[in-house]
Amino acid sequence: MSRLEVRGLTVGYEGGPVLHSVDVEVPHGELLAIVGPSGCGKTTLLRTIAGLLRARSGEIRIGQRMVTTHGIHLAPEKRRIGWVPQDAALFPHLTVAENVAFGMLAGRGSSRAARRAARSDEVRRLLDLVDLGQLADRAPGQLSGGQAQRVALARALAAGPELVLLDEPFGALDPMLRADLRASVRELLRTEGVTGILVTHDQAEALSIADHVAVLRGGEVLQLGTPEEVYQVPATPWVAGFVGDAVFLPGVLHGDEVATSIGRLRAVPVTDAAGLAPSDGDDVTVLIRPEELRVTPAGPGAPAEPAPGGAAGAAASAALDGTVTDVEYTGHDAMLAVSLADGMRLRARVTASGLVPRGTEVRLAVAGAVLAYRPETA
Ligand SMILES: Nc1ncnc2c1ncn2[C@@H]1O[C@H](COP(=O)(O)OP(=O)(O)OP(=O)(O)O)[C@@H](O)[C@H]1O
Repeated sequence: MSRLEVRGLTVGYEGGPVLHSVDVEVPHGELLAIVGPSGCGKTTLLRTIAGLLRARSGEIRIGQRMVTTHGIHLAPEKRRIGWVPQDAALFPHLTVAENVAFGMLAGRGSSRAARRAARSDEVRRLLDLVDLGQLADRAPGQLSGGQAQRVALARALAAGPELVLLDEPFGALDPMLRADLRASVRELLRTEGVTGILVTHDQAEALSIADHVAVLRGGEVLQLGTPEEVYQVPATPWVAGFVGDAVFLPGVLHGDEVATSIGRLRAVPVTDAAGLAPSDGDDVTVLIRPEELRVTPAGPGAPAEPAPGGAAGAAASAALDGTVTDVEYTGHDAMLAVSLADGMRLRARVTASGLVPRGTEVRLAVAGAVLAYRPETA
């Protein structure tokens, strides 16, 4: 079983630590996506797990083997890790099959050994797995970007790794190819029973293919959870805004409601990393996802009461009357910018059937409970 466990990992370059006591776990056969702003330490974490960088402190365990701990630093080639870089990085003088065979030799081979191994059943099996059986004898220069990435994946799997690290492997591909390849990567890792870590700049990609998502900022893990947990109950307002569109409002908590400028909303207080939750009478930051704002045309036909569980009372409804000032249409849905009477602008997501033109008078309602954070929770 190749579960990955990273405990208290601190890593730095000459300028000081870049990762601060990072804890990460990936159960056997699962895929963890790591997201975070540029420079937060995603690649540093991958490189340290791969053994390319030495940790200042902390532990890394892959399956039963401790590969990094105080006084122990297992060499990269002994870690049984496959690496898929952003640019495939295939050997140009070897064919597709020979590149995969080179991976099978786990860094111990020569070009000649790779040429021999290229005819093996295992190389054929791997190429069929990535749908490239027909291109075994092609040179890397004759492949598309997506095909080259598939070869890189087959090469990474060829050595029978316990763990595959994917560093922005779809970054250079167009959106169609990207969606296609990420689905096959997910399926392949599952078929082969390999544990994986994917670094991506695409939050939607992370949420859609990973079993768990780790959100990194400034070298610290702010949240590690399932995609649903990270999106629906973000650990902090910053995480909420990083993984998706978010509307934030100031408010004051009163029992299970929060008083805001758009009325009283049903609220769930969020406990922060220090174990502190807002309590009665506290100022809070309220999070509403744009799809939780229901939009109906205003006027005589408009519903008198907002959606069940949302803003309560007629005063609240009036406060949620506004005008659509902008429409971002994306095909399957659209984001409406709605300016309220008090000048506040809220963003509401509607399905294509709920699309209204700019200038429409609308009434908003909040569906369900909102999350309430202590304002200090960044
Ligand atoms: N070889 C190095 N020497 C010194 N500092 C480095 C080195 N490599 C990276 N850094 C610094 O460490 C920090 C983390 O870099 P890292 O590449 O891990 O971030 P990242 O999250 O992968 O960024 P990106 O999303 O832009 O690829 C950055 O501040 C970077 O400048």
